[in-house]
Amino acid sequence: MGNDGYVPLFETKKAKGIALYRLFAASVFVGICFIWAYRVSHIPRNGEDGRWVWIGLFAAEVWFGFYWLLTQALRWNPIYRHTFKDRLSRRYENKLPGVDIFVCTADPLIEPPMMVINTVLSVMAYDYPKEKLSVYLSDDAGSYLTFYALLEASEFAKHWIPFCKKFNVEPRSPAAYFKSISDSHDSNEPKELATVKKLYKDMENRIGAAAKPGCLSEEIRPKHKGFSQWDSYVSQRDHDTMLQILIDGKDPIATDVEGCRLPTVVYLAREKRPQHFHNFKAGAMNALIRISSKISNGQIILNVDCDMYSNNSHSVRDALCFFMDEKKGPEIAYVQFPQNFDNITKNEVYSNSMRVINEVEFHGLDGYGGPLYIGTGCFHRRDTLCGRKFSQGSKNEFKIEKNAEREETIHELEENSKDLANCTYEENTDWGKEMGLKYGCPVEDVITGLSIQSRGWKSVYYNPARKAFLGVATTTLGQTLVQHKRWSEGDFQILLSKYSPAWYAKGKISLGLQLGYCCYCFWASNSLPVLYYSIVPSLSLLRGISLFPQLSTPWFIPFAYVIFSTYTYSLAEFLWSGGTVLGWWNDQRIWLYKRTSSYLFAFTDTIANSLGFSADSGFVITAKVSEHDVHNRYLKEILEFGASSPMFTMLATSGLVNLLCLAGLLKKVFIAEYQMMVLQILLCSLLVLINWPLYQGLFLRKDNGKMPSSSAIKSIVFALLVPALCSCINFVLYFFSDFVLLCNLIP
Ligand SMILES: O=c1ccn([C@@H]2O[C@H](COP(=O)(O)OP(=O)(O)O[C@H]3O[C@H](CO)[C@@H](O)[C@H](O)[C@H]3O)[C@@H](O)[C@H]2O)c(=O)[nH]1
Ligand SMILES: [Mn+2]
Repeated sequence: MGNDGYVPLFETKKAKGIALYRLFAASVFVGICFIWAYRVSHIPRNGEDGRWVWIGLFAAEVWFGFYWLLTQALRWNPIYRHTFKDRLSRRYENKLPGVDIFVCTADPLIEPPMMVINTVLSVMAYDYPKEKLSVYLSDDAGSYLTFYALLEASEFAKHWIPFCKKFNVEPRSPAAYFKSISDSHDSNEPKELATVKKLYKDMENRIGAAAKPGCLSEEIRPKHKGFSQWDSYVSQRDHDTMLQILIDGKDPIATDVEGCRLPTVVYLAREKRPQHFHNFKAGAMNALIRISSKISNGQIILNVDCDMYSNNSHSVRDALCFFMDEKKGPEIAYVQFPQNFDNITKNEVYSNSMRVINEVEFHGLDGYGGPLYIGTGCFHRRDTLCGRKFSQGSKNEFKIEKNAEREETIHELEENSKDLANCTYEENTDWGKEMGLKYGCPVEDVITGLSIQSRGWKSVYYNPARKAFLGVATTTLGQTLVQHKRWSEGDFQILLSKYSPAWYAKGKISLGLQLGYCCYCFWASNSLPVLYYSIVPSLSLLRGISLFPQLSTPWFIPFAYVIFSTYTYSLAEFLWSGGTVLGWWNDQRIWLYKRTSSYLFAFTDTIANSLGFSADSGFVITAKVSEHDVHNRYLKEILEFGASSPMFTMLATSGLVNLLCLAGLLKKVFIAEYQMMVLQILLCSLLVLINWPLYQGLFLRKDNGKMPSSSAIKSIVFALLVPALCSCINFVLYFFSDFVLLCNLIP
């Protein structure tokens, strides 16, 4: 307690051992400088073998050094948070603010309604006064099936919520909970559990049956008047606004089976017309912000993706500990929880757990003013999301929601609110620009968060031991690469946009945070140097051009030190974040693959776009379910190639080039000069080693997940062409430098 009697609702701790880390980082930097010095002082002279290759390598190394420096911002000053929920209860239990929860879904085939309602049920069952909780489901597909599932869920909730309360259930997604207890065969299973399980099963069967074609008209239509809204429905892309309040939390007779109040539940499918662009998730979120302001107007907004169920029933209270803290609360705009997943395999073959980002990097960002907004698992103040600027000295004003009677009937309220979700509503307004989520960027969340922070607000990263949200991670290589293409492209666009963290944010957020943002915004630009580094030294090896210092010279030391120390550190960091050694090795592979395909395509597309060659990539929704055999291979951690893709061709070509180079080298290895090129041989061998599963996919596997033959053939042809092409380029360069030489000789 401070002198003024202030007892905080949360505390912030600095990481231990940070001085040691900084010392280590400084030593690595010295090593990097020596590498640069070596490159500059040893450039082959004009006309000498490998001059251009050398200069290219130097450029790549300058980039790596620069990027490494950037990533130090994420590690320099990490902090950790802890909340005091008991204090919150004691002080504010009767004054807690209204919380509106937004769940977004976009396609009933990719995002099955059962999964969506499990997420909805998990957030309906939060340990929070139900009359202050409202859950909104935005359905961008406008699917009657999703609506029907939500209708069923709001009935099932009447049993599920009291059950959760009585038995302190965790997690509160029914599917996840039943799965978690299915392993423990408890003979004294309470009879309530059996009942609620049966209710769930029955509901699942009914929803399954409703998916059959023609069902809307006959069987389920009479169940709710809301289905009449589908009479004018044309397609996913062409329909009226459909809005239905399924449970009105203000209605005193809307209670569960124990007679306790229920949270408000609302279904929304905003209007869609082919001639109006719908702005993907950002458009959905903005419609939700407006609709909810009419219905419940909670001061805090939580948004989750439809696959991100709540895994911790106390998260709302955790978030409020930050917002409601008397001293530091007023400057906090949003509280971001990490994005965790419940389908990660032991050695995460697609490196899809985002381990290091969650456990290391975001804590680092938090130390400099707060994490990025990553689009899910994030609590916002409603007014900052709507564009309010931060003003020094403002106090927390959480209105206590009075249970005022509504003047309109529910039906009137629905009809009067629908306009807010129409296509034309935003015309000539600030929505999508200064209000709500920003439009026009594949990672609308990151750019929105950045602009909030640039208006003076702080954000908080909270990573409790019991994970707050669990979602579905990608389960094939293709999905992973496509998702990362969207992310890296979006982040790169932000870098080049008006809101660039490099200039727009200057002076508005701390330098550390600016650099932190840049780490992600520069993802895409890593592609060229990595591609260069993963091909050119191997090709040069084949031609006998030495590019690294020999073992016997002192210049070898900085190379060895930087390589050894950074990789050891990265392994340690990965293990410390809870990963396995094999997981780290897989992470290195995906690191390489993302850079030489996703990031490369994101980079070229963004550049093409900004030059006016439109290559609009849209939003490819990430799959949340997979076929049986694909899923089995995922569980066995076998790389899934499947459908052909230019990204695979790219990866296979680069993998094959290395294989060819290594094979070519083996023939010559007894020649003494090659034995000097230790580092180059090491690089090439490591590349071949890490590509092993790719070669298997190309040549050895027979299952459906192997490399598709079209990608395989293309990559083999390209791989054979690359060395030939290089010889041509080399010839031209020789010719060019001889020509320059000649010109210099002529007086
Ligand atoms: O037109 C659209 C497209 C998507 N979504 C929803 O947006 C969410 C995220 O889409 P998903 O396909 O799961 O993408 P991910 O790559 O998993 O999403 C990550 O990256 C996105 C930005 O690219 C963020 O918005 C997400 O919160 C973040 O989880 C899902 O709930 C979708 O239903 C919509 O509501 N409307
Ligand atoms: Mn997702």
